[in-house]
Amino acid sequence: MAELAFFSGTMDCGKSTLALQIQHNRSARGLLGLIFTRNDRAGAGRISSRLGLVAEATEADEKFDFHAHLVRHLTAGGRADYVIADEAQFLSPEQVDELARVVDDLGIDVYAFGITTDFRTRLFPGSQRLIELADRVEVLQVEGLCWCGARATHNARTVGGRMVVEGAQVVVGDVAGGGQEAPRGEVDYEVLCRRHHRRRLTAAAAGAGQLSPEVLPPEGVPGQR
Ligand SMILES: Nc1ncnc2c1ncn2[C@@H]1O[C@H](COP(=O)(O)OP(=O)(O)O)[C@@H](O)[C@H]1O
Ligand SMILES: Cc1cn([C@H]2C[C@H](O)[C@@H](COP(=O)(O)O)O2)c(=O)[nH]c1=O
Repeated sequence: MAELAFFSGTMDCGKSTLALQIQHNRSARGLLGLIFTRNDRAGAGRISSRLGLVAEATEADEKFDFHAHLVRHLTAGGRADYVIADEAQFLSPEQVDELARVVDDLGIDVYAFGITTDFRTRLFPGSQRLIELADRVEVLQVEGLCWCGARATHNARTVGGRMVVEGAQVVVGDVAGGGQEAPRGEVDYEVLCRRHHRRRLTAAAAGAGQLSPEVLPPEGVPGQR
């Protein structure tokens, strides 16, 4: 039976890499997938992994109707064995409903990939709907790490190097190099453990350029960090 699977995690935990691996393994076995994305850092109509892999994809903007697109594709004699939707956090709840219809009405597997929460720790509407509807929600196994060594569970946004908790929900960007000074006004992201996200303590703010043995173990000394 076809399924709607949501692969989620923080930024930089390997979601796009996994999406491209799934695509590679399936196409190597003669299966044909349709790949969609929205607002990838590499530009419109692209799905890119920090490991260097890039593939073409259909840009699913806010007006895009997944179900209608698939119906048109199949009616025109096209084939679709599965669907990949990267950056799925940016989809509207209605578009996630359309993906569920692709699974249920057309019998096509849908694999969606996206971050769960934004820089304020709030669910993205698309991710919320995916969590509500998915047959399977998988948290990626390659754990990103906070500068303290604990598992990174949250995404922080920095502007000019300082962590912010107000602003537009969507600002396309990348994770910055560990602790380097950012140009004024530049938006970057950093993954943190919840404790340091709550305290707005990024690597730069903590003076921890990179993970060092002194900050391990992840639990640290209670009350100290
Ligand atoms: N130079 C590198 N060598 C090995 N692994 C890397 C390198 N750069 C990035 N990665 C891996 O790629 C992951 C990010 O993959 P990516 O698919 O771009 O993440 P996401 O889509 O979740 O933001 C990192 O967590 C890391 O494991
Ligand atoms: C936390 C957060 C992230 N974004 C943007 C930044 C990136 O363009 C993507 C996530 O991409 P990745 O492949 O998972 O690294 O989302 C945003 O717009 N708003 C946020 O709060």
